[in-house]
Amino acid sequence: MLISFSDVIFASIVLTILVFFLRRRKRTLPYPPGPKPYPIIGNALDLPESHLWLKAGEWSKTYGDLVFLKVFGQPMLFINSYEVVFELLEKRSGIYSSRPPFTMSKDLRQFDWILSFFPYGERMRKYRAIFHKFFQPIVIPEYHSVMENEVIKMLRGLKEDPEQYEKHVRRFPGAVIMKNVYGYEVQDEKDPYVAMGEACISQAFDVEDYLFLDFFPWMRHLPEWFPGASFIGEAKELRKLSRAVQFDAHNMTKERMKRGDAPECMTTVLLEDHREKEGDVDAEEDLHIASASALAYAAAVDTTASTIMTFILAALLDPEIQEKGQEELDRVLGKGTLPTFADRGSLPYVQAICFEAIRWEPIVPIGLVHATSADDVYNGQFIPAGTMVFGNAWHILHDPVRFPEPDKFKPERWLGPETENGPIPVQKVAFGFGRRICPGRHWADSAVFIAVASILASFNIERAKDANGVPIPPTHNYSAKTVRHLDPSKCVFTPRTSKVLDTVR
Ligand code: HEM
Repeated sequence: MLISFSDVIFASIVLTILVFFLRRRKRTLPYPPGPKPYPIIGNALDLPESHLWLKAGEWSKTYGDLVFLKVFGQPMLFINSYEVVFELLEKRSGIYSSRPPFTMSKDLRQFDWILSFFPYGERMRKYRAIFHKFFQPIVIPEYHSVMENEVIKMLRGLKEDPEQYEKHVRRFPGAVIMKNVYGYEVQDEKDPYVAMGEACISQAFDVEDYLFLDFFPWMRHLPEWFPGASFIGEAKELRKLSRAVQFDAHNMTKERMKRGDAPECMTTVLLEDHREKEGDVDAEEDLHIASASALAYAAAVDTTASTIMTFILAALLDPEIQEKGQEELDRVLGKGTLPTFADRGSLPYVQAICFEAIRWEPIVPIGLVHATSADDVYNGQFIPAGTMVFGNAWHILHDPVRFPEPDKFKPERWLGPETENGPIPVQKVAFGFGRRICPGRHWADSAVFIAVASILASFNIERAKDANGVPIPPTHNYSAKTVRHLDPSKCVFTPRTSKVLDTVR
């Protein structure tokens, strides 16, 4: 039977009317509750200048687990409980796994090669598959020996130059990941590649301050001289950094491959695998390999180092934490013996310190914003396509029911038997959710463990004293960014035994 042109027109009209009514019916459902919007600007005045996670937590007292805002027409959803995060970001991850436009980071600063900013789709899946290949749990033990070696260099730095402890802590994940990804040996704590990786993360993920560009994307076309548009010129400056992070170390590894002295690493394996299968690596594939590798090194340094810094802060605030950790290490290994990954299962208290460091001051407190790729209905409430979705990790990890006295650093909370209302594993919250969960979490988990266990085994961490001999209070000051940074404190690292001194010499 032939279908006539008029049949097609008729069917299209019927379909359009049907879709219109279906969407209208959905739209008659209410949005989730939230502060009352004003005409045109919506909830623009409700958004805080910083610490979005604290404000979202405050809203939850009035509006509940789901809080909905509209800012200049842009829907925003804040999720404040694990149960709802699980229901939406995990179980309905087919809808909740895209990203907003990230106009500043992607279009203006040109960090458009960073997987974290990709919308849900083919390219995202390709890059996540690369990450899975190199950072899934069964692969991580291959990196353990590099971690154990590099941690000794960190301990040496802490012994010789304790005042600059932050540098030595930051060098550690930088050195491990540079070896894993590029086969490159980081020389000292001033290594230019590590510095670039850190700068990349702090600039690329400076997301919250520029959300307004996602509300008004046309603003990216403003001329630099336009009043208030200096961000356009500043963004252009950062494009050089973006390209350098993406390609410098990658090209260095390729040069070494040509010379025949490149150690096996993520970059060499990816390039050689592709050559074997396809015969050659074209420019497009080279770009994918460079981009995935560069993000691995940029994403690992700051996040992991800041978590280790958090542990040091906790040890300074409460000496009992390190005493208990050291008691366990001395009992299991003998005083002055450095731990290895083989000891991990016998060190539950040290492991609990690591979990608590990740929970107490989450480094990415409100995750990286997701976006819905289709309309959805939850509990009779309408959540439109294109909504920015924030999983409030900070609030979930400070729920006083699951984490009594949530502001206290209490490793013991991880040692009790599992109960229905007990702590939710940090791995399920602090590293994001669903199909966008952090693919580097197993690597980070290992790096944090070996660093914390080795520092505890080697040093007593104490507050430095001022000129009058009075201990200086630690600095409990985190930057209020998407990826947070902790300022260093004035402290001293005193070696616990001469045996440790011998090991790190
Ligand atoms: C303590 C250390 C770390 C923390 C707290 C952390 C946290 C996070 C969070 C919260 C996200 C956003 C997830 C979401 O959108 O739901 C994320 C994404 C990501 N992380 Fe991590 N991360 C850490 C270490 C690492 C490491 C070591 C790597 C690489 C080896 C890495 C690579 C990535 C990548 C590639 C993404 C983007 C995933 C995507 O958008 O699909 N992270 N991380």
